[in-house]
Amino acid sequence: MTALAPLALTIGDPAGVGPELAAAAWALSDAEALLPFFVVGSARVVEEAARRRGITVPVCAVKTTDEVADRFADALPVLDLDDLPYTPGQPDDAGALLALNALATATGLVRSGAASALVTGPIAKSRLARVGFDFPGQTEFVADVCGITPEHAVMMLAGPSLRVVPITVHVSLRSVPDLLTVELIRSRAAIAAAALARDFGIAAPRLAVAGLNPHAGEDGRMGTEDGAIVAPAVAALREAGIDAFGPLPPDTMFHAEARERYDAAICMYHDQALIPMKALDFDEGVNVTLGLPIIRTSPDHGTAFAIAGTGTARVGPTIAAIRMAGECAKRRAMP
Ligand SMILES: NC(=O)C1=CN([C@@H]2O[C@H](COP(=O)(O)OP(=O)(O)OC[C@H]3O[C@@H](n4cnc5c(N)ncnc54)[C@H](O)[C@@H]3O)[C@@H](O)[C@H]2O)C=CC1
Ligand SMILES: NCC(=O)COP(=O)(O)O
Repeated sequence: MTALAPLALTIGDPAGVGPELAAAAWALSDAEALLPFFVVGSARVVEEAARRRGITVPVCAVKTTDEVADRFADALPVLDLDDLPYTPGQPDDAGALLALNALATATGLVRSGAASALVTGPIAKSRLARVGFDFPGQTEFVADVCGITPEHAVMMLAGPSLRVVPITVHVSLRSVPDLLTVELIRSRAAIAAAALARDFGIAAPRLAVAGLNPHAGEDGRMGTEDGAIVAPAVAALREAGIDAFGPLPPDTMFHAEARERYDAAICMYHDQALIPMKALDFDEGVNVTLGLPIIRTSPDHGTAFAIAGTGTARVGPTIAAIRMAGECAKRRAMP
């Protein structure tokens, strides 16, 4: 197998925890056996963030990704897009523009093959919106750049204990029942099944499909969506040869014994999926976008502005996101 191109890690919002966690991940890259990666963002911000965190991380500016493999052992390579000052916890428009530029640049590098996978640092959606970002999140932005419709870019949160796929994502809870359709559930679950096989090596993934309502509707007494929408979607998945089952009562499908029975839980809305996952695996959780021509992962947490620059942000999710991106890239590179 030829050597993989390095992984591209975006800085995220430079006032958040992204820069220090990129530096901390590099400091642990030997111990964690991470594939070589480079940061897309600002060398000055990463350098100052490392210093503030109290870790020794030499930073080297690179112009092309060809330089990364040779430099990575001795320094953290950074594709330097802007020379901003480091202002942890104080986001501003210049930082949001850098986050956006880094995301666009890194996505382009992965699409061109100059990097083998995209690992995005955390951004604040509201801050990016102020500088013209017109997407619900990074998921939809990357999908758009790749020419994939938002319906076909599927969010999965994955940790050591649980994988979850929210069918509806960054929408109001009030709008969820109206957005759920048999086709949306079927197609997103089918994309998840295909990606679990292709990128995660699970040949016949088992999908546990959550109901929307308490007790999965209790035969229509607590809502009709489970019988009218979720059950037919599960039937359609089974007809297509996918090992899906449900709708399951959501409150009893996440305990330890229940989790043994499936490889991913298909959930009807954001918090039904992300609350159990973050309760179990917050410190190792990865957000991965399924259904894209490229690999994209991210730590499961946000910008955490309140703790940026304090040295208390835990690096586990960033390491897990880099590791997962590398493993998926290796799997895709296999003949
Ligand atoms: N992947 C991404 O880009 C994501 C971005 N966000 C964005 O982040 C911003 C803040 O969102 P919040 O809901 O406050 O979520 P958050 O994840 O930034 O913070 C939630 C809580 O977890 C703590 N925390 C987060 N990461 C941590 C770490 N590595 N180590 C230790 N503690 C950590 C924070 O201090 C806070 O108490 C929002 O603007 C949101 O849009 C949120 C989730 C994912
Ligand atoms: N709650 C997950 C999240 O906010 C991540 O969104 P994205 O920026 O990865 O689309």
